[in-house]
Amino acid sequence: MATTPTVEVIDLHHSYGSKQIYAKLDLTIEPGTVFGLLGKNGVGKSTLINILMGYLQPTRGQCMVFGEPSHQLSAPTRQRIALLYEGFTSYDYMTIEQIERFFSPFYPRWEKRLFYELIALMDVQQQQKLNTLSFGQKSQVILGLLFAQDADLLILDDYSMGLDAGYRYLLVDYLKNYIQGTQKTVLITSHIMSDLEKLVKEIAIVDRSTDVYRDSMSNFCQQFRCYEVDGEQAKIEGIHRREKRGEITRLYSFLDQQAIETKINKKTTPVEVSFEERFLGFVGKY
Ligand SMILES: Nc1ncnc2c1ncn2[C@@H]1O[C@H](COP(=O)(O)OP(=O)(O)OP(=O)(O)O)[C@@H](O)[C@H]1O
Repeated sequence: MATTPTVEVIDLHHSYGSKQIYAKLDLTIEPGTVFGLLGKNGVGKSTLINILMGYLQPTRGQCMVFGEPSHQLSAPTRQRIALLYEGFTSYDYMTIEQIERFFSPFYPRWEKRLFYELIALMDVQQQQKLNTLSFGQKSQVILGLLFAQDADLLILDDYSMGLDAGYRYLLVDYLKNYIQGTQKTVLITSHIMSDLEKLVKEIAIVDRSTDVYRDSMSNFCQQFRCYEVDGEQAKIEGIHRREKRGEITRLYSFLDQQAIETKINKKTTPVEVSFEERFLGFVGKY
């Protein structure tokens, strides 16, 4: 029997006035997937999350979450979704213990243990008020509240904002463990590409056009390649982006080496690049 996708977006269009963000977007996120929604600032990642949560009605098209239209989610379905907002910082006046007690009655599957597991990884006291915690520690408490919900869909919108490398690593490891062997789905946005590379299986890259690139992380990394050539290189179909670096030019393309050399009639040198460079090669730096 076919399983219901966790998220299904069909022919989605969205505009703010004359500014079009999405056109004809189709997207499916299957249960158990860690899905990275990637794109530079202001391309529309939060817009899509707001549509999925039912906070925003799309201009056209359908968005289904656990098989229900996102703008009419039933209460039991809503309880299956845990959302981390960009920069969530309410309830600062409560202590760590108080905020756990405050949140727990709202969630039928609340797992106090998961909250305190994450707290135990930090050097803080349970009687400390949130407004006495460092920024990273407070973010960790908020993530603890999210994990304790034991939701089936976790939406983490820029979870890494303000976290130092140590806390980010801790979180990535914790998240991997948390979902291992479950059918939990994670939809994540972040500007820290190295974190995403370790976590994410499927990606959608939103750029300033209304086209959205979708594939597995491994296909993108294998198929979207970087080559260097001497001197300048004119714009040619099949070269996604050119980047002049002194005497050489970096070319980013989905073509393999032989195809690109035939096209430009020059020798190239393949270059191993990080996921971040590849991503920037796709969306551009500015
Ligand atoms: N209510 C609104 N009215 C008009 N324009 C809006 C509205 N909300 C968002 N926008 C614009 O739509 C675009 C997409 O915004 P969105 O917040 O979805 O981007 P984002 O990809 O999440 O960005 P970031 O990475 O900076 O969080 C931006 O240019 C933003 O200014």
